[in-house]
Amino acid sequence: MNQSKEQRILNFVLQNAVRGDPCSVLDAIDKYCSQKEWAMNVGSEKGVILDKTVEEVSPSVALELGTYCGYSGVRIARRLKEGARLLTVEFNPEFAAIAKQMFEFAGVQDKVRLLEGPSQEVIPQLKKKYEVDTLDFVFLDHWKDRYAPDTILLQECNLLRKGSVLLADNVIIPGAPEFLNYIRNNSHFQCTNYPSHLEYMKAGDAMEKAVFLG
Ligand SMILES: C[C@H](C[C@H]1O[C@@H](n2cnc3c(N)ncnc32)[C@H](O)[C@@H]1O)NC(=O)c1cc(-c2ccc(F)cc2)cc(O)c1O
Ligand SMILES: [Mg+2]
Repeated sequence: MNQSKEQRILNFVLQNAVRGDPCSVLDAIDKYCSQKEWAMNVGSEKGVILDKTVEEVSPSVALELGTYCGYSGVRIARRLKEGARLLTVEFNPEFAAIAKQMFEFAGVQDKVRLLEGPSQEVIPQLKKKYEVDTLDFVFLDHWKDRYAPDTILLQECNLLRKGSVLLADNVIIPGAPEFLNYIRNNSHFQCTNYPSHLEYMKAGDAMEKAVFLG
């Protein structure tokens, strides 16, 4: 059976990056996906916006929705302070298996916990099953029409506290109009838009930051 694109990305990392060096893993993925096969990693340009937001928030508990191959999970984990942790949710078992190997190779597996399943089922389990009190940072990068319902679900599950920061990828391409409409017209959130470009392409994209005001 011929390999998947995601398996080819992982193989390129295993052969070209340095075990235990997260930056070399990110560089290898960006090199492969810009030169060989496009893939839906957040990429290096939007990745800098992600880095800056993680550094600004300095989260103790971070959640990522939509792990894919683990690129943004490695990107976030490499910036986490001692003792901080990232919970990342992926419902495609094949992608989850790739991401798990990516985290191990990058050496961030002790900071990252990959939860396999759909976000709408995992989010209600975070408090009891995964011992989460509240989330300091949430990166939304899963199905774009899940951004709004899952933001509502996070609130219903009391997982946000005053100052919790949401950062959403792809609010232009593929776009998340329902989410933007919801979050920008909600007085409980302070929003900021960060124009950028679609990963590995010239087309315009943007990220949206939303701070929960309690
Ligand atoms: C949705 C994907 C990312 C991953 O999310 C997992 N997922 C989904 N729904 C759930 C859930 N409910 N719970 C848990 N995991 C979940 C999935 O299996 C993928 O691995 N991301 C995208 O589709 C995506 C697409 C593009 C893109 C842009 C231009 C084009 F011409 C074509 C595609 C760019 C991006 O930057 C993306 O991020
Ligand atoms: Mg994305």
